[in-house]
Amino acid sequence: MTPLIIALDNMNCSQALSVADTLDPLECRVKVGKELFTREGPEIVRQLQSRGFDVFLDLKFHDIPHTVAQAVLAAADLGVWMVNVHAQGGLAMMKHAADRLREGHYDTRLIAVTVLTSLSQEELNASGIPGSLEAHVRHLAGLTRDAGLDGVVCSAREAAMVRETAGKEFLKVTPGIRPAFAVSDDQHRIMTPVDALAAGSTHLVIGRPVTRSDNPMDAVRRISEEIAAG
Ligand SMILES: O=C(O)c1cc(=O)[nH]c(=O)n1[C@@H]1O[C@H](COP(=O)(O)O)[C@@H](O)[C@H]1O
Repeated sequence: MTPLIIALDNMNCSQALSVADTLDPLECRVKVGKELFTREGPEIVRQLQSRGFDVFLDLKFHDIPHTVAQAVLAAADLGVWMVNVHAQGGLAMMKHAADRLREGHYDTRLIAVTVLTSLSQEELNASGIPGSLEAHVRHLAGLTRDAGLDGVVCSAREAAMVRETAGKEFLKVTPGIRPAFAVSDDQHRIMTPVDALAAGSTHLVIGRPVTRSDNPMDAVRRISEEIAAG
C-alpha cells in the first residue's frame, strides 16, 4: 500500500471532494484536519470513505484522559483509518485512549504527535522545554510506545531515531515533506520523499505541494515517480 497521505487543508467540502475526485484511493490516503472537519463535520469523512479513501482524521486531541478517549472512540466509530493525539498530553491520556480502542476491537490506528514539524529548536526552548528538540522527540516517542499506541507523527529527520527507540513496526508518520519540485512554506524540519522513506518514515504527509498544484493527481504521480527512482 502507498505511503502517501494527502492533507486536504485550506478547503471546504466541495473543494476537498473535487480534489479527491482527481485522486486515486489506491495511490494515496487522505487526511482531514481541523479546518475541514470544523467546517464540514463527519459528513466529509463519510463522503471520502464512500469514494474508497482511507481517512486519517488529524484533530490532534489534547485534553484530560476521559475526554480524549471518548473523542478517539468517536473517531473510530466513524471508521477512520487513523486518528491522532498530542503526546504532550501524557502517558495516562494516551494509554487510556489506546486501551479503550483495544477493548472495543477497533482497527483504527492511534498515533501521537511528538514535536510539530513547524517548531524549531529555539521555539521549543522558548516554550519552556529545555534541552534538544531531538531528545524531546525521543522521549515522547518512548512514552507513546509505552502507552501502547501504533506510532508517532514526527519530522522525517527524526524517523531513524524513532525507529531506534521504538522499533521498525512502530509507525513514523512524517509531515514536512517537500518533493524536489516544491517550496518549503512554513515548515522548518523538512525532507524529500525519497530521503524520508530511506530514513525510516512509514507514511508521508503531503499537503500544499499536491493541493496547490493545478493538477493534484499529476503531483501525486510525480512524487511516486521520485520515490520509484530513489
Ligand atoms: O499531524 C500532522 O499531520 C502534522 C504534524 C506536524 O508536526 N506537522 C504538520 O505539518 N502536520 C500536518 O501535515 C500537513 C502538512 O501540510 P503541508 O505543509 O502543506 O505539506 C498539515 O496538514 C499539518 O497540519
